[in-house]
Amino acid sequence: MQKSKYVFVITGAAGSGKTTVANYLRERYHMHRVITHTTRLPRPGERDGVDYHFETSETMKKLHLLEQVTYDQSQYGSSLEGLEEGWRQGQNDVVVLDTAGAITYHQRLHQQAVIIFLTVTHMKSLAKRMTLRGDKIDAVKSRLQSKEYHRDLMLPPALKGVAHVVTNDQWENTKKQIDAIVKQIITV
Ligand SMILES: Nc1nc2c(ncn2[C@@H]2O[C@H](COP(=O)(O)OP(=O)(O)O)[C@@H](O)[C@H]2O)c(=O)[nH]1
Ligand SMILES: Nc1ncnc2c1ncn2[C@@H]1O[C@H](COP(=O)(O)OP(=O)(O)O)[C@@H](O)[C@H]1O
Repeated sequence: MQKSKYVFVITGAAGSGKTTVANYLRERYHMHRVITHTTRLPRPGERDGVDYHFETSETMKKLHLLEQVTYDQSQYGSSLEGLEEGWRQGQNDVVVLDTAGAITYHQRLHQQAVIIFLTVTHMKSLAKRMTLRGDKIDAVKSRLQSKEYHRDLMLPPALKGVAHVVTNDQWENTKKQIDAIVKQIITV
């Protein structure tokens, strides 16, 4: 029986498939999805408490966060309470973070944080996927112009040899790569 629980950290550029992989881990492996906090406005179809806890700059300041970042002019942060909620229920957690957050999780939680860095072969497909997802044109433009988007296209040096790198071109193939990582970590 597996004793300690893990947090699977899904990171990578906007549109690389982080949310898709997190939802797969939740559904296929019954992982607990950690809902993080943000000051950005909800996208069409996003729901408070499901996709994010949507905050104002004022409410964001009152939270006790494990880590916090600025990404494309909005604040994002995750709490230890969010992680413990899953672990208390005996579940492994899954959380979607930018690469700065993934580095912090690695530094603070060591092997307990399983980092998966997503990439695609053709970077142009990222903007296409964001548009197909229904993001407004201005939102896509803002993402593409942000320094964080460009930073997260590449695996950061601090995660070299640490993160599992998965190329998310073909979803069926991605699932196989994710299954192999989970199998390697989790012994039932
Ligand atoms: N460090 C950190 N990053 C987060 C957190 N929540 C979300 N993110 C990241 O913030 C970035 C922007 O997220 P989002 O606005 O949903 O845009 P998307 O990447 O286009 O889906 C993504 O890289 C997310 O993984 C958090 O609590 N901490
Ligand atoms: N392998 C794939 N091939 C084609 N589209 C994909 C693939 N993986 C994810 N998508 C789609 O791309 C869009 C962006 O994925 P998403 O998971 O929201 O990315 P992120 O959370 O990294 O911004 C979504 O519409 C999703 O359904």
